[in-house]
Amino acid sequence: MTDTPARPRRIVLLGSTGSIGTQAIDLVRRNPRRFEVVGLSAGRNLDLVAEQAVALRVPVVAVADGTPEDLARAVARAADAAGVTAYDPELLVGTDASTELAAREADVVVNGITGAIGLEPTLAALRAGTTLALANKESLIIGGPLVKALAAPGQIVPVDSEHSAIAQCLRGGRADEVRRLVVTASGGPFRGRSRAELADVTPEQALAHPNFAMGRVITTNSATLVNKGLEVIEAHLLFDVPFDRIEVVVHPQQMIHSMVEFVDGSTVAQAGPPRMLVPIALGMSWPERIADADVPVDWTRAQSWEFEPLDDEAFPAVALARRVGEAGGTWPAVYNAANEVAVDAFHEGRLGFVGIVDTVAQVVDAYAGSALSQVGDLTLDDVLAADAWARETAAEVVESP
Ligand SMILES: NC(=O)C1=CN([C@@H]2O[C@H](COP(=O)(O)OP(=O)(O)OC[C@H]3O[C@@H](n4cnc5c(N)ncnc54)[C@H](OP(=O)(O)O)[C@@H]3O)[C@@H](O)[C@H]2O)C=CC1
Ligand SMILES: CC(=O)[C@@H](O)[C@H](O)COP(=O)(O)O
Ligand SMILES: [Mn+2]
Repeated sequence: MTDTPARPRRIVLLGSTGSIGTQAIDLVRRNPRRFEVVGLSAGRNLDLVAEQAVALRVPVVAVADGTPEDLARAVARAADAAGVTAYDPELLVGTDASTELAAREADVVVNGITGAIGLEPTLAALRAGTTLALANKESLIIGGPLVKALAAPGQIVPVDSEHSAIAQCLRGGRADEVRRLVVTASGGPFRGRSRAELADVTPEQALAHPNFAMGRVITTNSATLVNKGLEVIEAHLLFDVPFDRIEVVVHPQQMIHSMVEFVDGSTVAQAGPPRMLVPIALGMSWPERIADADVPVDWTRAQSWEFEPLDDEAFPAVALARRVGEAGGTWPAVYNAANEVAVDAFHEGRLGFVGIVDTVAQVVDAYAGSALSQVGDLTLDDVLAADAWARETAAEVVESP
């Protein structure tokens, strides 16, 4: 940790009303001399974003849904409730509002939006030369080389817990000393079940993550292991390690957030309770650590940490992700978009649990026959076209008897 800096870092927080966003706000409130929020964005939760904006006197507030009048009324109500006068922020409304905000002057953009819609804000932040604290893994995964080409060395700081752990393990080391990355996985709420035993699981059961309180999509992805598939691709892109040197190990307690094995046989692991405060704090303050961002492991308490191999038969999502990751180009965008459609269908009762990854696999298989699958240098239009194709195809697969 270093001394408090001369001026707080100016933070733009995208997705401020979600699990990542609200924890980032908590860290900002606890560290007012380190962080100043200069922009907030949300999807449709106007009341919460307005309350956050009033509390922190944020100068720019953006939402994707609603009208400018709706947002202005929400801000006025929140200011009234807090007894705040003379607060008149700039309001941005519409599907491009987060992208516009991400391009504004700031020190760090935290991207805590869920899903492929996070791609354009990620690109905007990188183009603006702002440090990107990246929770929205989807944007890196689907944008792949496009995102990497825009990012200066060190401009992307991973917030995803496993990748934050790996970045911490790698700090100060040499790339040629790394033998393998070992990404830990909780195994989700259905760890230990066979494929047959997954047939009738409900959305409510799928949302009961053993350790983390997260948004609906990532929690479902943890249950199917799609999250781990996405994270293997994310690790490959962030750390330039080939897929055959990225392992997944199931570690139900999630006290070890990931590890790096070095050429001499030494393994460095990063440990902490299964919470996101440290990765989010590091995302906003990298390379500095924030004192007391979270509590450490309690070594006075007897505890057991288990590790077991991944069951690829019951949970084929990771192997499928490796396939699309190796193929590169627009293939990861297809995997992600098909999954987003299938997750919605599962929660709407139109698809069974194993149908989620089965749908993704069918869409990926069908993509080989699409002209879109062959691209040269990846462009944003390529990614958007592949994403749209996969959504349409996944919807057809879900509706087919
Ligand atoms: N939660 C966690 O612990 C972890 C999350 N991540 C990643 O972080 C990202 C966020 O996850 P999480 O916080 O759990 O998700 P949530 O569902 O809790 O939050 C998503 C946020 O995105 C906002 N949002 C939705 N649509 C838009 C839009 N069009 N423009 C701007 N904002 C929008 C939502 O706003 P609103 O609610 O107002 O609609 C909400 O603030 C995901 O990519 C996830 O994979 C990674 C590791 C851990
Ligand atoms: C906290 C975090 O980073 C999530 O991505 C979490 O790791 C989910 O865990 P599993 O996907 O391993 O269940
Ligand atoms: Mn993770």
